[in-house]
Amino acid sequence: MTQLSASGVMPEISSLRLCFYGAGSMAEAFVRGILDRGLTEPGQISVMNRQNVTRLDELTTRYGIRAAADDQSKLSTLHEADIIFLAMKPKDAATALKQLRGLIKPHQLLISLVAGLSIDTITALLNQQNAIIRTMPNTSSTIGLGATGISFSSSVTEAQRLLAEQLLQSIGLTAIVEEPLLDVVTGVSGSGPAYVYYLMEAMIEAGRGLGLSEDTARDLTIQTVLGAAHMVKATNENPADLRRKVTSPGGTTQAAIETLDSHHFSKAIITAIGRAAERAGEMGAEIERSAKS
Ligand SMILES: NC(=O)C1=CN([C@@H]2O[C@H](COP(=O)(O)OP(=O)(O)OC[C@H]3O[C@@H](n4cnc5c(N)ncnc54)[C@H](OP(=O)(O)O)[C@@H]3O)[C@@H](O)[C@H]2O)C=CC1
Ligand SMILES: O=C(O)[C@@H]1CCC=N1
Repeated sequence: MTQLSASGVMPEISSLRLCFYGAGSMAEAFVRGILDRGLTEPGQISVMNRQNVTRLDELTTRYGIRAAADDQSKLSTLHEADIIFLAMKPKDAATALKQLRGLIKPHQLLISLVAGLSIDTITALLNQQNAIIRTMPNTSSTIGLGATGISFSSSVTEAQRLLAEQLLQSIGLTAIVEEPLLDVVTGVSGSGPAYVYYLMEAMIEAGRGLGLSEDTARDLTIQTVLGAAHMVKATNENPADLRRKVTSPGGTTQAAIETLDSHHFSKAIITAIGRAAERAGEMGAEIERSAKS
C-alpha cells in the first residue's frame, strides 16, 4: 500500500493500486483511457462487480487487468487498493456502499463517478470519513477526449487533488466546480455525447433518405461533426459566429436553420439539459432516501 494519505507527497500513479467497484461502460472507459495513455500497468488495475463473471472475463482478456470475482478476492482487492472508483449505477449505489461499510480503510481515496450521488451521502452510507472526489465524466474518456467535472470533499489533501487531476486529465479535459454544479455538468457533458450521437443519427438518416449510401452519409456526418468541433476549438470563435459564416443570406443553411427554429431546436436542447440536471438531483435524493432506510 502506498502513502496516499497524509504525507502531502504525490505518489506516481503507476505505484498505486486502482480498484473499480462496478465494471460497466464507464469503468471500461476509464480503464482503457488510463492504459492507452500509459499511466500505469494493467496489473495495477482491478475490477469487480455484483455477479456478471462473463463481463469480468471480457475485461481481463481485453486489457490484461485483474478481476475479483469471489468474496475472498473482492475483500483482498479492496483491502490493497489505494484508490477505489465507485462505478455502479445510481440505483445500486446505496446497497453497494452499505456493502463497503467497514471494508474500506480511512486512508483510501474514493473517486465516485455516480450521477447525483453527493459526497455527504457517500460519507453517510460508509459511516466513516474518507477523502472523496466526486466526478462527472463522460464516455469519451475511452479515447482520451473525456470531459470531467470534479468536486472535492473537505478532507481531500493537496496531493490527492493533484493526483486525481493528473489521472482525470490523462483521459480528457477537467473542470473543478462547486459540488451542486456537478448536476449541471451531468446535463451538459455527462449525458452530452448522447445528444451529439442523436443529432448524428438524424443527419445520417436524412442523408440516406435523400439517396446517399449508408457509408457515405455516415462518413460525411462524422467528418462534419469532427470538423465543426475542431473549428470552435482551433479558431476560438463563438459557435454563433461560426454558424453565421456558414449561413449565406437566402441560402440553404438559412432555410435549414429556419426549419430548426420552427421546431424550437434551441429551446429543446436547453430544456433537455435542464431536465437532465434536474434528474441528476432527483437521483441523488432517491439514493439519499435509500441511505436512510
Ligand atoms: N455511461 C455513461 O455515459 C456515464 C455514466 N456515469 C455514471 O457511471 C456509473 C456507472 O455507469 P455505467 O458504467 O454506464 O453502468 P453499467 O450498468 O454499465 O455498470 C454498472 C456496474 O456496477 C456493478 N454493480 C452494481 N451493483 C454492484 C454492487 N453492489 N457491487 C459491485 N458492483 C455493482 C454492475 O455489476 P453487475 O453487472 O454484475 O450487476 C456493473 O458492473 C453510473 O453511476 C453513472 O451515473 C457517469 C458519466 C457518464
Ligand atoms: O444517463 C445517465 O444517468 C448517466 C449519467 C450521465 C450519462 N449517463
